[in-house]
Amino acid sequence: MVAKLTVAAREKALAGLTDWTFDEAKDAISRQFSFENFSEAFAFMTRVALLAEKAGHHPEWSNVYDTVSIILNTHDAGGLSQKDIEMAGKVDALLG
Ligand SMILES: C[C@H](O)[C@H](O)[C@H]1CNC2=NC(N)=NC(=O)C2=N1
Repeated sequence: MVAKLTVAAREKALAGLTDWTFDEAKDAISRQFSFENFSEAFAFMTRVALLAEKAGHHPEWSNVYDTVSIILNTHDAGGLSQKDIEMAGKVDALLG
């Protein structure tokens, strides 16, 4: 099982994920993505879904028309883990 990040490890990891916001209460990171329209937003969600299945690590997310909100944390660890950091990096990379 993957472990929750220590505060030091979390701060180091978040320094490399400048577009993501850390929520202390949820022990999670989040980011909102805006697209041209629903079709672009849903195409992005499809790509994230494929990443999530491959990694066995799934986002909490929502979509309203052209906007996708993603929250990442690790249920098995009860907080933020390296898996979330890796997933955030992969999601960012989708946007090139
Ligand atoms: C067995 C399976 O891989 C686990 O239940 C995975 C599935 N997806 C998951 N996703 C997230 N976000 N956290 C988890 O702890 C988690 N666990």
